[in-house]
Amino acid sequence: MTTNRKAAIIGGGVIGGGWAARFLLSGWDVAVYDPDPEAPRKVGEVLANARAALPALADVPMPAEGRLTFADSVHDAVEGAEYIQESVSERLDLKHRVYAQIQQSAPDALLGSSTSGFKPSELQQNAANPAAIFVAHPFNPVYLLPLAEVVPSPKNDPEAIEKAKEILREIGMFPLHVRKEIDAHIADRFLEAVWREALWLVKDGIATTEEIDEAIRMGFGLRWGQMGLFETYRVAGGEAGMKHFMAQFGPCLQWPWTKLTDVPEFNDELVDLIAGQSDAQSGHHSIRELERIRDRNLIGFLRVLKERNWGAGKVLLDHDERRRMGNIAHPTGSGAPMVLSHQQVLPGWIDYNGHMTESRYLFASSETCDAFLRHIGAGMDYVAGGHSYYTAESHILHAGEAKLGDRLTGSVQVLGADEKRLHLFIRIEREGMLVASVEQMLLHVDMKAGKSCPAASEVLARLMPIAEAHQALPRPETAGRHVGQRKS
Ligand SMILES: NC(=O)C1=CN([C@@H]2O[C@H](COP(=O)(O)OP(=O)(O)OC[C@H]3O[C@@H](n4cnc5c(N)ncnc54)[C@H](O)[C@@H]3O)[C@@H](O)[C@H]2O)C=CC1
Ligand SMILES: C[N+](C)(C)CC(=O)CC(=O)[O-]
Repeated sequence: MTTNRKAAIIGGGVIGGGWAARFLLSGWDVAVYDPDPEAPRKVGEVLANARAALPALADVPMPAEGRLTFADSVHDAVEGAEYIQESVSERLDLKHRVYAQIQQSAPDALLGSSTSGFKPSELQQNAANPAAIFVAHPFNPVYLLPLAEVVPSPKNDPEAIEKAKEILREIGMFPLHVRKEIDAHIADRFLEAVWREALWLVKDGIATTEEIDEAIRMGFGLRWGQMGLFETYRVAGGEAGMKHFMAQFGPCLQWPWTKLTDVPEFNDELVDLIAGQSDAQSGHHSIRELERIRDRNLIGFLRVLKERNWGAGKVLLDHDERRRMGNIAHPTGSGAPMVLSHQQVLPGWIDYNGHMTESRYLFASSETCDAFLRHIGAGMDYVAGGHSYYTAESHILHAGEAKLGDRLTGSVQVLGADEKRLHLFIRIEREGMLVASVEQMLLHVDMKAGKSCPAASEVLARLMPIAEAHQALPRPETAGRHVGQRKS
């Protein structure tokens, strides 16, 4: 039996719940410590949302979910934990007390803090082992948004910080290394400025909370999610780019467009004004409903970005690739069809008939075929050199239904191969039962010339022994079958 890796989450509120969900759905065991008796319910609700959301971003199987426990003490939570994430309320004295408890039991474990604004050197004050404590600032919902700002102080060991970043990547996050510690890191400096201006606009009666949200979500908010600020403004500079943009809009920095660092007085009147408008705007939805709406919208955005290998979508693709590599044992070409892919039927793969939609059978087969091509040395580096295999013909035979959550394996049997042609029989199976087979003829192509040509000798040197070994395998009964009605 293999044991999962363990993460401890100290503080199980909005953010701790999100961390717990991300680690659990990445296959880690998680122990949560939070003295609030409501914490298990709250974490359970965040986890339910995460289970409905995170798998929809994946195109490779999710690992089996880890085990969630609620510990009775900090000591029990952190015992044996490889990674600890503190997510208690944003109070420095509280965080210091919690670190003292954690480091009594686990002085050397990596200890990330979710703090929105404290600098790591502030968090490290009077700690038993300051070098273990760093900032890992996430964004809500932690289980969907990849960013974690990782902020060390000079007291941290760079190697330990690299290890923490690697763990964050393993759970699908994008660790942004903040090189100089600063109050509120990078993103919250920025968000705080926007927040301050928005409070002014409401307080001064210029705009309601709803009007401000429309101004964001109908316009620049959509741009930010895919290009950020500087790339967006570079494009807005027209053909002359950023220099022209700055020449045109630089002077307005001197104009009274912004109240800059002036903060409206934070009093009950302001809180009631903002909260009242926010209730009027969104009070007809519960918070959990709003979370689910937010999550579905984020999944849509993220999937589009993933299709384009852009921004946060690239993080998702890289994460899939890492998992795909981890899933594949090194197959040999001898004796049996080669198992080359493991996939899981994900929510977006289900059609109106309640089972896996037909295009996904071809997708599952094509992932298997790509794995075979990588295996024989015709992967992306080979393609970059101007040669590739193109599919000339495919025949899918549906033999069973695949349902949501099913784990599928894809295997390849080489039916024939020569210098230019590759004839494959791909089986997609669930627990050893055939769900579909796909027979394909591929042609080796010189991509520039747009013509078939012999494959490189090193590719043939890997392919031909497999093809020869597979000649000894029984030919699949349905190989060569065509689509046609049976004569009665
Ligand atoms: N809510 C947000 O949008 C974000 C918050 N953060 C940061 O995450 C941290 C947590 O914030 P939230 O989850 O929003 O707050 P929260 O109020 O939802 O959760 C804080 C939790 O800490 C628990 N707690 C209090 N004392 C504790 C102790 N001694 N030991 C263990 N648990 C204890 C509370 O019972 C509560 O469940 C803060 O540092 C905050 O700045 C970071 C990113 C976004
Ligand atoms: C409002 N906030 C400062 C707690 C926000 C964050 O820290 C990050 C986020 O998720 O917006």
